[in-house]
Amino acid sequence: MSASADAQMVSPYWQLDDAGDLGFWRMCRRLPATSRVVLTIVARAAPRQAVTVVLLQLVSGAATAFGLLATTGALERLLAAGPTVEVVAAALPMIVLVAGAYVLRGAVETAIAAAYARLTPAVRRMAEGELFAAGLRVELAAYDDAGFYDRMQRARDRGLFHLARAVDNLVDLIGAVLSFAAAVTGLAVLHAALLPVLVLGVFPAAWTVQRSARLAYAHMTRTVTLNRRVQMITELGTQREPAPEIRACQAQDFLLREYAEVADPLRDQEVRVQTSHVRVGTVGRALTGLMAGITFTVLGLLLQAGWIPLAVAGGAVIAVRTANAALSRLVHSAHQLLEQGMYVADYQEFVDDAASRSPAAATRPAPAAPQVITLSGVEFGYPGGTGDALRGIDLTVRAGQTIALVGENGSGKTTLAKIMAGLYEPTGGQVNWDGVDIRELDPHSVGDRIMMVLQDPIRWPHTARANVRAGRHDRDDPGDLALRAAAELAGADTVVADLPHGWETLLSKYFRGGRELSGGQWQRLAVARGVFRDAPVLIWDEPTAPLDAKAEFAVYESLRRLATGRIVILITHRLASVRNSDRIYLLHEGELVEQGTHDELLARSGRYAELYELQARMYADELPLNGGRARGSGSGR
Ligand SMILES: Nc1ncnc2c1ncn2[C@@H]1O[C@H](COP(=O)(O)OP(=O)(O)OP(=O)(O)O)[C@@H](O)[C@H]1O
Repeated sequence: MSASADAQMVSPYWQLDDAGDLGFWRMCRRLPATSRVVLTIVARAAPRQAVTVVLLQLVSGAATAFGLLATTGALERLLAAGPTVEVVAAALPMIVLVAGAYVLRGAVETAIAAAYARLTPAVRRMAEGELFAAGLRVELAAYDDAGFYDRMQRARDRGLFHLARAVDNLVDLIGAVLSFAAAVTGLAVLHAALLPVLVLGVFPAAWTVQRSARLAYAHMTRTVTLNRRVQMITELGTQREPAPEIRACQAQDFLLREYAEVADPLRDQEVRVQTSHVRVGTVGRALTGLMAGITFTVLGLLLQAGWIPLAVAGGAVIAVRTANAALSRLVHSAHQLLEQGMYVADYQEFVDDAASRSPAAATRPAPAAPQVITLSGVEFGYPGGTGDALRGIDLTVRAGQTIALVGENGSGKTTLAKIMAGLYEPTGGQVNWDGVDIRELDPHSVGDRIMMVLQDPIRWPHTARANVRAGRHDRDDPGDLALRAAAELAGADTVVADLPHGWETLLSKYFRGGRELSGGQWQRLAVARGVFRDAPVLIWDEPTAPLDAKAEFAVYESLRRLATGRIVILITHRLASVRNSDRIYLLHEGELVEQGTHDELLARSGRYAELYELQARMYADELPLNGGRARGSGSGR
């Protein structure tokens, strides 16, 4: 295996926290805690079905023990001396009981399967819904915490899948324990001296299953990272979004090489573990044969010594076989459960973490239309970030005003806008809405007052209508009047007019008949979505970057009309678009370094003036692309 593949095996986030070898005693110690976690989830998702399954398994265990004793009774009578007809007649009631026990067990197994058929889907549905809701309800800052994000990915990618399998194994484990207990009880009732015979008989099966399960577990912990990496690479190579860039960069061979680097060691590991399984199986079968010989010898000696009658020896053989099968199931499902338990723990850990990250519940509603937003001494640092994204921000904006946030990439504009919208809580200072600290306001009502169009809006894989209505999905809009007005303001009406099914056209190529839009067309829908939301605080973060000049002009015209009576916060790099703003704030490395009207800032000849003049020169044909030549200069032609 190459050194880099080795490094991948121990590095990234999806590595299991609790990997390692799983010996018999370690397994026994950890099993109760793991079972409890799974049982708690099952009990919440489908309590009735869970109780039914356990009760039915108890009945099945009792039927097994009863069948064993009845079989021994029937053998006793059948082996008694006397005329055949009389012997059979004497044994008949016991034979009927044996048949009854088997029929009962069969019926109970069917009932278990029926109850079980509802159990796993119910657990999966509940767990998936819970995970989804937990992810949606946490505050935005949680998504900037790598630990939280990793936990969420692990819970989603592996936790849910393994939870369903853990339920399977838990049910199987309980069934196996009861079946084993039934065989042991039956044997003890027949003759206590037979219990050591049972130990002899089940030892090889127990050893084989335990060894195999250990191998499988060690393999799983060793390859979990590689598997995850293979999955990521194959996703990259088979999805739509990366396809153009992979081809444009001719990165196919690079991806294939990356794939081989992880897939080859994975294959080698699998070959190694399968070979080990074959070895263990061979030893196990040899041991089984040996122990079967010893068991029969011991039974023969007990018979010879007159300690047990022949019928009891026959019953003992059946009991040993039953116990054998039960023990194999038990060890196998216990191991599987422990393996899956770790993934289930990932799931549970995420759900608990998410619950502690929900926004604090404040009951005071935000003002219906805030008249003034004030920031004083606002500081903010991203979790795990290297420094403060914002420092000492003081700013005031009133209803009816448009302010512009400008500055270089990474200067803090988007962060500041999100803080004003209550999406992030400042780490220092205060944000007030109409004089009230935003932390005292109900976060849901704060969100309700905001309409935000972001730089990189969601492309909802839904209809055009849903893409716009998602701005306020529960808005009553008879006759689609608001929908059409929003589309018109955003220039999205012409986009929709060209779609084959108009507003009902599905906008996702992942589905049959779906359509794709250009970047600018998607953006127009996003602007329409923002307008449809219709809220008193507008935050527009580079809404026009992918738009053509005509569409951009139209959107700014619309924005001007929308601004009346609202608070408007505009973020853009195109300084020509902010000239008419009531106030312009220039951010630099997280601080407000200049503010004023366009004319005031130009007169100051500071950073703003410098940036503005640079852009103006580009439009005046002094573009770096043509070597900075002014119009008409120096071509010599
Ligand atoms: N989610 C995040 N986690 C950590 N740091 C972040 C995160 N988002 C932004 N930052 C950092 O915070 C700083 C401000 O980022 P922000 O997105 O607010 O800048 P911006 O002025 O809007 O930039 P741009 O003009 O490129 O959109 C940057 O240094 C950036 O690297």
